[in-house]
Amino acid sequence: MLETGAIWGLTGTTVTSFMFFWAMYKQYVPHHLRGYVEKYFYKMVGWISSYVHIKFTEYTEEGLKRSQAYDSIRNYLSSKSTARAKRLKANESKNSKSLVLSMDDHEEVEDKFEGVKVTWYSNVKVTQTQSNYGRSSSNERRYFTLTFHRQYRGMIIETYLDHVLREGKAIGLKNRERKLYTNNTSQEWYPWRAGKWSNVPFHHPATFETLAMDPVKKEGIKKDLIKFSKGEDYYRKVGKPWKRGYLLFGPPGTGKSTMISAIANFLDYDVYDLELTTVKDNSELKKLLLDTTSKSLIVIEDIDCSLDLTGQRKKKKEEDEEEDGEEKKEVEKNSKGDEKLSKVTLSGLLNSIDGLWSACSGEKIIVFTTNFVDKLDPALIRRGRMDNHIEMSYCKFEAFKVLAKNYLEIETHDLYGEIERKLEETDMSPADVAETLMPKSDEEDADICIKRLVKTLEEEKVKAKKLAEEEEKKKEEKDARKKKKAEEAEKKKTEEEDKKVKGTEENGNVSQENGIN
Ligand SMILES: Nc1ncnc2c1ncn2[C@@H]1O[C@H](COP(=O)(O)OP(=O)(O)OP(=O)(O)O)[C@@H](O)[C@H]1O
Ligand SMILES: [Mg+2]
Repeated sequence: MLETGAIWGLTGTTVTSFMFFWAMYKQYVPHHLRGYVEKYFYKMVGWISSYVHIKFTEYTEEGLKRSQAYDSIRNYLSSKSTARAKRLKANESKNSKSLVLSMDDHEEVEDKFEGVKVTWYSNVKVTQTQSNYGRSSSNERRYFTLTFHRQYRGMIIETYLDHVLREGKAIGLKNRERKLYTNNTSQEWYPWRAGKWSNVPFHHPATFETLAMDPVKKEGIKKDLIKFSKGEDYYRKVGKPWKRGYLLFGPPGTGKSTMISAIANFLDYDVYDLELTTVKDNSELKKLLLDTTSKSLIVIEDIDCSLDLTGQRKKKKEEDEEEDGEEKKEVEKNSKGDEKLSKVTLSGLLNSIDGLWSACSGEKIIVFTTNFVDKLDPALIRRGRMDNHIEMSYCKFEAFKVLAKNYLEIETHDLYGEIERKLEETDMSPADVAETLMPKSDEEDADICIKRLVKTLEEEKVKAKKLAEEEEKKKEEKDARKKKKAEEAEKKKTEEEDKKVKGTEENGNVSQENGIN
């Protein structure tokens, strides 16, 4: 079938003649000869027309893979055609969060770029295929044709197409349904199996508005993220890969995982949750990281637990705890357990991050979380790898106000003053505060929940005091044990020295006596 775009640019009189020939062509030229006729027709149009046509097919040359350029063009044209085209097509795409509107088949839409007019046509080619059982089936192949005057050839090919593909990709990213990826074990990597990552739609409701933390710190993080996401040109200018590392540390239940979801929602990113313990070795880790897409958060939670990344620090710790036989045994037991699961090493992880930083383009944020920041090797968290260190702390008054607003929809209460004082005296995680504030039945109102929090804070204070006393007692006992051990060692040393002195004296006396005799 002749494409509509091919005849664009012919004058009015030729169109009338063309209609006549077209009717004749359809009536008299047999199907099997049309291929030849069309071939020479296109050649002829090429000689007389001053227009250039470029074809973009839906599937790549190999025929199996969807063309990314086609999808980007479709996205780009959807933004133009919803306003201008008369016939649209609504597609429900697996990867898109809403309906995608695009130009219907055989529609055309005009676009203007730097004062130059171009026209896009959407075409479909139907081919009949005969199956082995004699049944015929039709196969539809879609493509876009871009038509423009040949005097703009250079500008269109060099600048306009780049603009269309970039814009279309950005629209696609904005409309896509975001995913939460988890890594598969290497046995599942083969093409006919699951691939390196499995995914589910990402719908976590956490946002920066619902995140309870110091508002000044929160604003700082938001500004940092905005600056990063808009910084493509800046990063290119300073010669740095467009990546950023975040280290989130703090006690359990202070909102580290919640913060990750809030960041992903804020920036509209996918999340790659990397479970290091299922990664067999360093090379597998590198492959996994390189197989992540742009606009994504790569998360390694509880990095201190995932691997034995403490390196030399462990040796030092062992020296310190030499007298604490039980603890040492425990450390050894844990590290042996990890070795069995994964052979990823600290240097392997560092190399993978640096490889990721340098090898692939596009904006990416890598996030580590840990409960014990001083357990981590400084090389892992140095600036340049982990650029932003964020401490998630116990719930203070400002954070409490956010939780009270979220959970109870109140902004003030008579007991706020008392709660502020108590939160300063007690370490309670936002997770615990949130759980205490949450109404447990329809009868429970804000007043009941706030009073429950005051009571819980009092109980926590008593508990913390008792715990501190016990710790103090344990420390005193440990110090006394250490002191006793040191005294015994000193005593033993003195005794040995005395013995030595005595021995030399006796030897001296004997030799003196021998000398006299
Ligand atoms: N800062 C916070 N703001 C709002 N909600 C929070 C905050 N911290 C904790 N929560 C609530 O507590 C729950 C547990 O928090 P989260 O999983 O984020 O803690 P975490 O710091 O990742 O803990 P862990 O170290 O144990 O992984 C969350 O589902 C959330 O409802
Ligand atoms: Mg967590």
